[in-house]
Amino acid sequence: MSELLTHTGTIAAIATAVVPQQGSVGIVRVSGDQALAIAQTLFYAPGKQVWESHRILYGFIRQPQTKQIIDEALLLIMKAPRSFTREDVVEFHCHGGIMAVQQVLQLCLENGARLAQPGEFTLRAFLNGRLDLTQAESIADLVGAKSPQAVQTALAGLRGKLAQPIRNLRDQCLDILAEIEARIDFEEDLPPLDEQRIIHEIDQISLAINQLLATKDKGELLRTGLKVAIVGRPNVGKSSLLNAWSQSDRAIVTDLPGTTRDVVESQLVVGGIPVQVLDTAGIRETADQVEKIGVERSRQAANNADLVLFTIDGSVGWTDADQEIYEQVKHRPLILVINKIDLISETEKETLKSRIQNPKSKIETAAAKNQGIDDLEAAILESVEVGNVEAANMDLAINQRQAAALTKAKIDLVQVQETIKNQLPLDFWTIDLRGAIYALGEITGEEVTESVLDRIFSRFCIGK
Ligand SMILES: Nc1nc2c(c(=O)[nH]1)N(C=O)[C@@H](CNc1ccc(C(=O)N[C@@H](CCC(=O)O)C(=O)O)cc1)CN2
Ligand SMILES: Nc1nc2c(ncn2[C@@H]2O[C@H](COP(=O)(O)OP(=O)(O)OP(=O)(O)O)[C@@H](O)[C@H]2O)c(=O)[nH]1
Ligand SMILES: [Mg+2]
Repeated sequence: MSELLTHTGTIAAIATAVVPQQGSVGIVRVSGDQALAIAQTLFYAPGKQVWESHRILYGFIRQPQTKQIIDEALLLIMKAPRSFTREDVVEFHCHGGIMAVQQVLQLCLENGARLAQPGEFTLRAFLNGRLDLTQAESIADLVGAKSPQAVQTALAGLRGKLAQPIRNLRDQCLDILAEIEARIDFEEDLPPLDEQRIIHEIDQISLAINQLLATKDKGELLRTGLKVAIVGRPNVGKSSLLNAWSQSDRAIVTDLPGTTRDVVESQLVVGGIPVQVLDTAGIRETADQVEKIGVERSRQAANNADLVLFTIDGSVGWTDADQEIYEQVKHRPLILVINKIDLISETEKETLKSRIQNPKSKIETAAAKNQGIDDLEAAILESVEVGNVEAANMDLAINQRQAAALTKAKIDLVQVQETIKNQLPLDFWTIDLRGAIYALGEITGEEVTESVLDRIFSRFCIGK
């Protein structure tokens, strides 16, 4: 059995972010049959407040032996099954910062709860039938979403937009299986199977599977986003480009070559896609120890990025140093950014552009004047070949785990059709059909193994 599955009892965790910045409110969440008892031990609600489900009580959290007040707080009670986990849940809504929530969590742990593992609240919601696996995965996507479109897709998943079609496909397979099994059990009493119809029905199911599979690339892009590295010689305007693009003063800009020493990151959204932009140190031979390390990091950034913005200074032209850097990055997906075009003529631009073959992967900017950013974003969307996800209907987007299971189901279904066409005995038809049914059931969690659960829920943060 899985570590997670063997664990029972009442769990507690800080449900809000625990970061150096202070939130104004911090929540400690407790779930399990001891939740109400723990609340009664720790929470003092003055006056005539009623301890009922779906009410908020006002009061004080106290150390139960000394009665020392730990925080002034609100207590939310949600009795089973009307809670996120379908168990008894209580939430202490404390003052923000880390001290109050940490002390309150500690008191919960001393009075009957144990610390929840990552994803354990959501795991319980799944085990108690409140969510299926695609919905649980959508919760993780929702929490990690880095663009409004990613949020919309995750919310659609949370509302069952993915679970529904998968369940339907599985049901259709189960119907076919029932038909076949009836023939195996009561062969004499039933008319023979219409093989052509079954082959056709399986075709339809495979078609639907293909449509779902086609949403994977966009889904992955929405979830993980793009990593884009701005790379080039010193002083070409890389940091200026980051600043113009992010409409900030994120990176230091000076007219001195070698200004940027470390990788500077900024998180943006381009056409609905989360984009992490990395401004890097200008690449050159240098004796400076610090700059040397920075240059090495630039090379790493270029190699790890999904897309390289190879930036040159249009007013200087294509130098030997540019050529040298180009040789290092040209095997990567790349856009040539000709910067400082405010300083050069049209003919000079054309000469520079002729250095790169693909017409879609070169753009002109004047970063210091905030010019060319729209073209840059259009070129990026073009390069990822999905276009604008803002405009597309992103309700449905499967992830890698779901894609793997769908692919398995598809292969099994092709095999069923082969078996039918080859006139093999009915028993053989059911073998691969059951395989497809199992694979589809794995997506929603109707069929579930400990390793799948571990993989899904261990990715959550503690408290979720
Ligand atoms: N304070 C707080 N805010 C939160 C959560 C939480 O747990 N606590 N959530 C946690 O992720 C999210 C809200 N999601 C929730 C989903 C279902 C239920 C719930 O109690 N569901 C019951 C039905 C409730 C009823 O009928 O009144 C159920 O479906 O059985 C609660 C929160 C976001 N905000
Ligand atoms: N005229 C003009 N000047 C620019 C443009 N972009 C940047 N500059 C100037 O070029 C100089 C260098 O800009 P940076 O953005 O610091 O260049 P960098 O590529 O980050 O340089 P390093 O960090 O040293 O690698 C600054 O003086 C900028 O103001 C532009 O589009 N037009
Ligand atoms: Mg710089």
